[in-house]
Amino acid sequence: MSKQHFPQASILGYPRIGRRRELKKALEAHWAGTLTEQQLHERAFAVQQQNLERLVQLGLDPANGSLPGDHAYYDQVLDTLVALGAVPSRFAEVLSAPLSTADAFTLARGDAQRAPLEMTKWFDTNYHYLVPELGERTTLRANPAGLLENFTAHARAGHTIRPTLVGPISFLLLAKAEEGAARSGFTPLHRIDELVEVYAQLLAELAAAGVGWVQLDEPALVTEAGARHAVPGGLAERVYRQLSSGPRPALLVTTGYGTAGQLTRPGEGLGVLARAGVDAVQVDLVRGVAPQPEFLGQLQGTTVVAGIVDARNVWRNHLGASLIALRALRQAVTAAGGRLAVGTATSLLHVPHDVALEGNLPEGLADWLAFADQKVSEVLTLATGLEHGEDAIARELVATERALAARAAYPGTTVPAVRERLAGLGEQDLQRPDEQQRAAAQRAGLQLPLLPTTTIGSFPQTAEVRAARAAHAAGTLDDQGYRRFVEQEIARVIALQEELGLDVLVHGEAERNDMVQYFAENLDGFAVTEHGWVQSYGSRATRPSILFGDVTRPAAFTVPWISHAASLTGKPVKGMLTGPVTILAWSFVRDDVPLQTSARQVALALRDEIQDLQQAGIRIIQVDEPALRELLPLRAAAQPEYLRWSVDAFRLATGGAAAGTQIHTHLCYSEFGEVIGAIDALGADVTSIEAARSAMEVTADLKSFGYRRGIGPGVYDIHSPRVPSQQEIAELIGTALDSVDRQALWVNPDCGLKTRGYAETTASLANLVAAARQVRADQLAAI
Ligand SMILES: Nc1nc2c(c(=O)[nH]1)N[C@@H](CNc1ccc(C(=O)N[C@@H](CCC(=O)N[C@@H](CCC(=O)N[C@@H](CCC(=O)O)C(=O)O)C(=O)O)C(=O)O)cc1)CN2
Ligand code: MET
Ligand SMILES: [Zn+2]
Repeated sequence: MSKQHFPQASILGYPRIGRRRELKKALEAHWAGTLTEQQLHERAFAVQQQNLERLVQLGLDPANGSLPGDHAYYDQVLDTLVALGAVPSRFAEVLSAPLSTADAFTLARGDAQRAPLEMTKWFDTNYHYLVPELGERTTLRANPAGLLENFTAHARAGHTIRPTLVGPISFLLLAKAEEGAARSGFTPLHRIDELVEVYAQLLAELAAAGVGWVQLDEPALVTEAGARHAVPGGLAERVYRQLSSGPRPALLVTTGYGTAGQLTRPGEGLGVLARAGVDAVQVDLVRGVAPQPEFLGQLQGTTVVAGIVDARNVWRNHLGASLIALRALRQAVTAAGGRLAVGTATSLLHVPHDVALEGNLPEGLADWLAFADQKVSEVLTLATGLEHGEDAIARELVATERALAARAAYPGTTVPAVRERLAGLGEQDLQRPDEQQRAAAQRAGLQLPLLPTTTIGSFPQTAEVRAARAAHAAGTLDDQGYRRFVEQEIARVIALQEELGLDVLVHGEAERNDMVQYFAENLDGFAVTEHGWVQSYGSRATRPSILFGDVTRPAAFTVPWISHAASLTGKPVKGMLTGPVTILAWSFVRDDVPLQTSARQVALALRDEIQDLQQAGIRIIQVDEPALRELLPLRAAAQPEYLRWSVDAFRLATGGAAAGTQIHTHLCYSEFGEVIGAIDALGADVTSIEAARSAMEVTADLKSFGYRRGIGPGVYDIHSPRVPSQQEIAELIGTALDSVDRQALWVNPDCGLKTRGYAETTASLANLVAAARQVRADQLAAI
């Protein structure tokens, strides 16, 4: 069959949340019971339609499959699970295929008896997907209804979308074996043949309904042989040969998030997918490299979509350089018998909608930036330039050069004093007093009981807290009024913790909109946005800050709040900082200096804040690094270098702390087994770590590593409103004690409580304290 021509310009996906977070608001209203399912569908459709209209207005072709069709309400992996009817066994009692919208929300959010599907990072991004669970007998049944309805409804409105699914190989590699199944040697990939049949059936039904193009995302094809998500050799060709052979729409297979390792072997190359019959293959030229001619193989009429516009960062594309790269690639692709088209490196899901919505960016900055809408224009401009030559885009080329020159010349870009301070640093700045001295000083100074209880930092961010901050931002609540409000909130949280009987208290973080944005607002070199929301998971989003210059700290900023909290209690209150790696991981970072340079600059600002906290009498300081694992490069060869500088940044931030100051850190949202060496190297006196959902597996890993310092494996999952019983928590503490010395064990939840309500928070913490006391008494009796 002769191959379909993919459009000259397209994007792989577009933000789903809406320019004003309309989808978030609709989802949360629906879950709260104030919006019916029908109303939710109407609002979601309106958001999609607004987005599609915008894309057409920007210049994308409304026909021919150039409009993206990733319309997930919650998560695209969840939507793929629904289309495949892959109902996890532990939900089979209450749910069966075909899964409805309500069923999908049950999987995403859990119910009274069942924890939700696990949530984990999507490659090396701050987006979280829901992890499918498969066993030998998990049902697999094609359920094209949702895809078809959505396609037809948009077609009626004049938009031919390209329905999008996670591809079969990535789906299985991102899934996990259901409980018990892994022990018998089962891995999800065992189900590949059955799964491909289900995809084939989905494709046949979509083709029958008139769908012209389908996009299958296969980011797992970027992983190298031997990596955790490695693709067995030959699999891609076998799977795609089978999918191409039946009745089907034209197929676009995408491979964003790295270099398509499987596809760049000599003799195989992109030719593997071309040979299999796929019509278009997208490659990521931002994280990956352009395939060399000898790796292309025989393209046999396949379109190669060059993912040249970065969809993970917000800097304006260097159009001139891109055009040169595209021309070279076109030559190679044409020589190999293919065609070249222009696209984004990944979905634009990872960037905000539109720079034009921002009114308060620092002078000049807007001109250096490109959010989703600007990136769509860049793709179109490059496609025009490629087809009609430089003259056709002369104006855009000049404007780009001018913006880049202005950025380089901007005074905040390079601050000499910062560069000098960095140059003067040595190994001694990373070194804390020896561990025995620290332990002795802290034991004497803090007087903590066995199995000390604490929380991770944030308490529920109630509607009142957010409304007060919104009023402050709008100018209807003045500085003093806002400060008084936050101080009252802190007083309430301190009183609550005293009442609950926690041992180490927190101030609750009421003054923080977000644990990264708040730091960016208080440090020079970062800009923050008003509307730059990016989906993180489900209905939750963040406004990643934009690091554009060298980092300095104009003044101490956490000290007044922590001091206020400390003044209200005799118990220790933790100072609470976000670590350098996490601040960078959850921001858009510079592309003009190495990340590790920025990390050291942020570390120095935090180091100064730690000095000021100590001076104010704070004895415990927590430096959160939940994103430490997230930035770990996908490529194994690049990992040691990353771990070295990220650990050093933490040590630089904390290296000035006195022996008697107890440094805590907190890690979550990832499996940490593979980076325990790095966690140890951070040298924190106490580490709290997410563990409840994985049944304390991490404590066994820590034991085999020989980890000795303080450790607080989370004893309950804060992502669901479920209240854990005292019994259940006591058992988890018992499990932890099998691997951890009782002198080293802390008792705390998995993560901060900001997304929870007060009712379940209070009940859960009461059980946590009671469980810790119960086990503490047993342990003391046994001595
Ligand atoms: N940056 C970052 N990344 C992270 C995490 C994190 O905490 N921060 N945690 C992990 C999981 N990801 C998460 C991401 C977001 C949220 C979250 O709760 N986000 C909130 C927004 C938090 C925020 O920025 N709040 C602002 C703005 C609040 C707001 O919506 N205001 C209203 C008006 C206020 C009102 O009257 O309600 C508006 O602007 O429309 C504030 O409190 O000031 C949400 O989506 O709802 C939680 C976890 C991993 N990555
Ligand atoms: C995502 S890690 C969160 C840590 C932060 N201190 C909090 O409690 O919210
Ligand atoms: Zn956390």
